[in-house]
Amino acid sequence: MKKPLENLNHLNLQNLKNEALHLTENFGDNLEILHSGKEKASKLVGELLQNFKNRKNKPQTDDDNKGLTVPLTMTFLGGGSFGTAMANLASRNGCDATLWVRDKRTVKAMQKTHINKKYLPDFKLDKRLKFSHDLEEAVKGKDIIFVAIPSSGFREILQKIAPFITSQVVISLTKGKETFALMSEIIKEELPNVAFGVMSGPNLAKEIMNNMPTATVIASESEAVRHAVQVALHGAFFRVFGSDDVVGVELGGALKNIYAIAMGMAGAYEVGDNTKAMILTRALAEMSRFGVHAGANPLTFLGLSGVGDLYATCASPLSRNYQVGNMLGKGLSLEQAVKKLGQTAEGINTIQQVHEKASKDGIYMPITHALYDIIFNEQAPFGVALDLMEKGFRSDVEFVMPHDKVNEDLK
Ligand SMILES: NC(=O)C1=CN([C@@H]2O[C@H](COP(=O)(O)OP(=O)(O)OC[C@H]3O[C@@H](n4cnc5c(N)ncnc54)[C@H](OP(=O)(O)O)[C@@H]3O)[C@@H](O)[C@H]2O)C=CC1
Ligand SMILES: O=C(CO)COP(=O)(O)O
Repeated sequence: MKKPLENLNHLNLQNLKNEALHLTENFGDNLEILHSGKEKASKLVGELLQNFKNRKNKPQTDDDNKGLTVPLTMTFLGGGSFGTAMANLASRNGCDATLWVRDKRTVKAMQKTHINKKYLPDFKLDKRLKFSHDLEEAVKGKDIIFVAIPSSGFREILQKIAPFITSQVVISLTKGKETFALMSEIIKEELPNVAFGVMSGPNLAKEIMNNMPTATVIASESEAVRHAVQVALHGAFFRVFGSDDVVGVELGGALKNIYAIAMGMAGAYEVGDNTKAMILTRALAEMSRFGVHAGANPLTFLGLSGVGDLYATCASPLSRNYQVGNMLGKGLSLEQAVKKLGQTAEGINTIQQVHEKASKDGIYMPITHALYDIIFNEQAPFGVALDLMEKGFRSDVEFVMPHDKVNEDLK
């Protein structure tokens, strides 16, 4: 049987080469402008130009491939905006990438047009990217399986792929929560023998498709898994950082959706920048508090999967969670907002899960409870916001000074 990730050490060259070809073909002139005279131009861009500038417009020959071994093989489950964006990135990086989509007609259309008409209609996908609706064919014998299915269908898809899993690594790209379970916990329950990881960060799909630089975090207890994902996805526009705090990274991605809804709502009420900063910072306090309760390291929330993703999602009208919050703030009902969005907004479900868990375990999550009251108990936002402001004296960063130390001498 093939060992997992056996061709990993050979991929860097393949990866670099394909990235460089793509860059020089599509952005050659801009890269040269960026490179020339700019000390800050990245080392990678410099190396790529050095190695490949003479190859511009030169067709690939068999000689070019000498000494290179087969690329990593991988499948992305879920043909929404994120699964498509990540599959496209991997394919551009030279990986043998397949996008699995449940709808046969969509697959046929994508094979023909290389466009994901429903979720990313404005983008032509890499011509080497493969498409499949056959789960067995898509999963069998691959090195890595990335799962970009919304949390509501996550367990079900793992159950479906279980018969085809041998030595594949499984990576969750999903930023949500099932009832009382994180995606990593579902992987452990459904596929107890696989090596796995979770990936999360400020990764708005449309920005990635537009080659706007960003970064993400791959979290796994396995160094080989972290390295494999870095090799597969790391490129000139997408840096992949590593972490071994799986729970912390995963919770950063799931919890920030709650606060993106809050910020969308705040945007509808045209609150000031001080207010936005306060919401964002207290959101981070809630996230890290909830994370620590679940066994995460609070410092993880200072990283890309914490404050990075929180900022991106709370500040961007591209975020579907922000959009839902904004529509709610403008007076639409939840049903109307979700229908109008027509895509996944994980935060709605996450608010309910976290509200329930925090109430049960006594975790102080005032913003989450406030949102729950507004959305599910139909309480007036203004009154709820006033209540939030009257929560009494508390410590700013409880990991520096615990809350029970506030005004301790006066007690
Ligand atoms: N979009 C983004 O910018 C980012 C999203 N994420 C996360 O990635 C996950 C997926 O989001 P995203 O791609 O944006 O979602 P979308 O709403 O864009 O698409 C969801 C996709 O999943 C498919 N799907 C839904 N349920 C099932 C199921 N039970 N079985 C098989 N396929 C299913 C849908 O198929 P169909 O069209 O047939 O309904 C669709 O292809 C979410 O957890 C999200 O939080 C993470 C980072 C960035
Ligand atoms: O997670 C995301 C960006 O990192 C995408 O957020 P939305 O699901 O709110 O669009």
